[in-house]
Amino acid sequence: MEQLEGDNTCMAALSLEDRVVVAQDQPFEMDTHQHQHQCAGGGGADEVEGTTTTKKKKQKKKKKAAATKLGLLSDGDSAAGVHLLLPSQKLVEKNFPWTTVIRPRRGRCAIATRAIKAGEVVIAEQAVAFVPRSQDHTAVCHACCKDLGHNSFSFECPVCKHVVYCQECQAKALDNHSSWCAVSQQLNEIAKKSDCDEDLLRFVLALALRQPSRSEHSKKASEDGEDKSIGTVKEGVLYPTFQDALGLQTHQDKVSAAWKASVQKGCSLLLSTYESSLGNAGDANQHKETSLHSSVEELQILAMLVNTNAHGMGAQGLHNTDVALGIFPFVSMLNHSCWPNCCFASEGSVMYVRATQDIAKDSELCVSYINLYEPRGVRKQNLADSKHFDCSCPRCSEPLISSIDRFLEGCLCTVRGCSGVLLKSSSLHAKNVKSEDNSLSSWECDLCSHVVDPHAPGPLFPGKTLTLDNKPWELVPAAENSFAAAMGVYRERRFKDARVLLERFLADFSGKLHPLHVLLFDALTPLMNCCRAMGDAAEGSRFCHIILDCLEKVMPGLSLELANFYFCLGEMYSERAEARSTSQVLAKRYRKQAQETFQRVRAIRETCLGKANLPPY
Ligand SMILES: C[S@@+](CC[C@H](N)C(=O)[O-])C[C@H]1O[C@@H](n2cnc3c(N)ncnc32)[C@H](O)[C@@H]1O
Repeated sequence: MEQLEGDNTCMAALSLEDRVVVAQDQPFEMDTHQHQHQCAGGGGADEVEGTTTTKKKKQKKKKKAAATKLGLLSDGDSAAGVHLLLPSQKLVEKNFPWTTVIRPRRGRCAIATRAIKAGEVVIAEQAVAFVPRSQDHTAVCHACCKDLGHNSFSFECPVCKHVVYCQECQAKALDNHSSWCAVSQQLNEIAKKSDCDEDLLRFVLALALRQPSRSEHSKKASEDGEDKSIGTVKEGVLYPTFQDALGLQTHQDKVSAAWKASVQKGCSLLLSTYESSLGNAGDANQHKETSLHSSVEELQILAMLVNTNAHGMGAQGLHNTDVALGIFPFVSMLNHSCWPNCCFASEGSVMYVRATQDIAKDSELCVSYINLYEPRGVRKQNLADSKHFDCSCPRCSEPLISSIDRFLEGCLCTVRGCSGVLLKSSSLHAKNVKSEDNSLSSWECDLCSHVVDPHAPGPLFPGKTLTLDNKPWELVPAAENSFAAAMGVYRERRFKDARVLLERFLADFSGKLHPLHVLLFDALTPLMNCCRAMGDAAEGSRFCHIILDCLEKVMPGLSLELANFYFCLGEMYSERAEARSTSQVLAKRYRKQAQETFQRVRAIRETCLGKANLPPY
């Protein structure tokens, strides 16, 4: 596999203006290296371009050929230089155990520079900017993102009635807020007029306010010789810069024209409202200090950057609540894998990424962007729709016929003595699995290769009467309908009735779908919850064991989801120990099992969240 490893050039001084010009003028054919800048201490872009010799040209040509080979120039993003390293890259390498290399199809990848132990922090990064989601705008402080629990003090701006601050942040934050309070009041209206997401516009404003002024930007080094585009590390946390954020992918060639048009209108209204609110303030000096320093096009770039890279934030207890969205340039260097080896956990406005398993030197660090207990086609579709890429992780790259993924969508083969699974031939042989294939495709067994073709003349299974069992194209929709009906009742919180329907669903389809099939798996959690609601901890723990078994087979590795199911199991062992009908001997056994299970929960949470963040038990 070809790599551009160890390329230590970085995008030290790429400005938002640069990105707009580059993206508009030469969207696909530009040499990515034309916009490479040297790291701190090296020359700037002018120096590199101005002294180009034949040798340099040759080198450039070679690099371009390599980049083309890697597929980098086919993406409009690469034209804006985003396949290069971010300004604070060297700082990250100094303080965290990974570096960035470029790999085919996946762009920049985070690669371990030494062996990493499970539970180690691989990056702790302060958000360049974040916004609480509108529907949860009172949940966290808008300045530090700390949880505003029921009992803690919170101050809501009486004018815009949107921003809320904690006691510590209130004074300083309100001072800054005064420059954009007027526009904050009108954001909802702007969003409606432009048919644009209000939170996206709020985020664009928050990011634009972080942009250094043009004069600050052109002043590459401060008086003491420090490069302002490079961040800092304090107490183990990286504070990245606005320029770091500018190096993120935008996928601007992949978003729809309609989305672009509404974002353009939204950004244009945002800018004019902001500028006129400053004008109304009537203070020229204030205007100078608080101007957005951005054109509509530049704001659009920020919107695309947010759209591709914003991370959910906000943790209450042990749950990632996603009450806010943040931009973390170096966390964003970690690619997605359907078998991740790292996980996120935010604390206030800092995002921590920890290794969930021991990681060998030179391995890629990956996180998951989506729900992983889904068939391959669904996962790929989710990533294509929400993140605009075709997943090339090891789990998605393994041929379906030998992958555990086949069980998540497979029906049991009905040929006598065969223990294989029937899969749509289109999925089994397709290079690129699509989640929606409504055509009446034939189905094929992974073991005995028996083909069941709905269009074939004659009996499908010679000597057998046709039932749902041997007509998988009818079996799966029947299972989906039955599951949906049960879930309708469950959502009404009619747990007794829902339990009957869910148990019937399992009885009807367990022997027909593979035990790891996603429909069967999806029925188990509501069924466990019904049992618990009815005080039946024995059956509840039976279903919980099956859930844990499925999770551990399909997604080896630790996760908070796994810990949460172990926690439910521990609770159910405790409930059984305390039940009046339980004998002394059994109670003792259940107590021991509960203790062991909670120890397991603690170990997983310690790995994913860090020792300091464990809840009291
Ligand atoms: C948050 S960025 C990760 C860093 C990115 N590779 C870069 O060069 O900026 C997410 C983007 O990385 C690429 N990517 C991440 N995971 C991938 C995967 N499993 N397969 C293919 N591309 C992936 C996609 O282009 C995606 O939009």
